[in-house]
Amino acid sequence: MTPSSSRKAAPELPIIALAMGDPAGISPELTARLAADETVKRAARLVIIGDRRIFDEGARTAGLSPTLDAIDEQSPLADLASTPAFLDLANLAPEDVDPGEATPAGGEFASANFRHALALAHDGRVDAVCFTPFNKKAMRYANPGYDDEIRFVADAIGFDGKAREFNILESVWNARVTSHIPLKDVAAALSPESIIDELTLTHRCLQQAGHDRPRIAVAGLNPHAGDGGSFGMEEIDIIEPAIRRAREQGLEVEGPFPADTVFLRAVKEGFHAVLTMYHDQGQIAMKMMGFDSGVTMLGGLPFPVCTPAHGTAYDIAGRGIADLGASRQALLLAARMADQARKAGV
Ligand SMILES: NC(=O)C1=CN([C@@H]2O[C@H](COP(=O)(O)OP(=O)(O)OC[C@H]3O[C@@H](n4cnc5c(N)ncnc54)[C@H](O)[C@@H]3O)[C@@H](O)[C@H]2O)C=CC1
Ligand SMILES: NCC(=O)COP(=O)(O)O
Repeated sequence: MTPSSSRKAAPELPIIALAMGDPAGISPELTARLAADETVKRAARLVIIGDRRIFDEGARTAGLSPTLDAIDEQSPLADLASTPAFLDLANLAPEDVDPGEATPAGGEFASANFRHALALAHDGRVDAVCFTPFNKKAMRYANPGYDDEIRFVADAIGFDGKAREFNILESVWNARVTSHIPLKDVAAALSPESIIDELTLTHRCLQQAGHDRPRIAVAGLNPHAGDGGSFGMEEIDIIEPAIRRAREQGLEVEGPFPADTVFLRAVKEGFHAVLTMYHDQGQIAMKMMGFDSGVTMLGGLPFPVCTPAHGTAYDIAGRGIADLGASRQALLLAARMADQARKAGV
């Protein structure tokens, strides 16, 4: 099947594969809302990947009936119109969804859609990938040993470089040295090298997003950034040496600053990103500042991969009240990054 010939092709817009996420929460509703969103249509051409019946359930929940062009594996994606295209994998029946429950079937559905989207990007048929939220428990049922999306992507496309989650607001980015590990393991995972690696990757990703001279603020680990060694030595032994070495390499980096005020300083002083030492050190601040617009971007991969920073929201599944803001921002960021990559000839 080819896209409807009555609709105009939009070759200047990036093509984004949108993988449907966990079916038991708000992902079907968000996917339908994205397909109907005029701002998204002006920024990107969507290839939605999932099950059409689950999508239709999401559209019903949202009270929408977005127009879609049905496509198949052979459809030439370069010819897509601005009307979203739907690639139906027919991989989950609505009666097999348990709303509000993490299940193996839900994890398999989300994994298959994501794997498909990644393959399209890996083959150069789409410019970027987005997904509506996954549930990590369901993903783990379907993929034993699953850590997070970074590991999943690396395995799916055979990527062995350095990649990491970034949490992104219009005002500031958050990068982290450690991510999905137990809090008790954080201090042991910090080293000058691991911090310099993250600073280098953050600098590169900020440049790819259009910030020519990125400035990065670094958080300490301990209360008051250790207060001169009174509450821990990681700042003196590990973080400060890393910052010194990063500066010698030409990066604009400052800190370590106390984690409880580093975001206030970053926004006030125009830093482009804050590097935190662990997940919640940054996520609490970011979600307080902009829960309805926060994006998680998997940076360092060969193509942009973005998703809202919020999760599957099982508690409001099927109620039609899911806020689209963060998912819309995820799409718009992926489109901007794909545009930048095109301009840079990547
Ligand atoms: N993009 C993704 O794939 C993400 C997935 N997750 C996963 O989601 C699952 C659930 O995570 P939680 O920590 O419970 O956080 P959550 O973000 O799903 O829910 C936290 C609270 O925010 C509300 N909420 C979230 N998104 C909303 C929206 N768009 N509109 C209105 N209210 C919204 C929920 O109803 C809930 O009260 C976990 O398995 C987690 O790993 C978490 C973050 C990102
Ligand atoms: N699925 C993406 C995801 O869970 C990212 O969440 P976070 O670990 O950045 O909070």
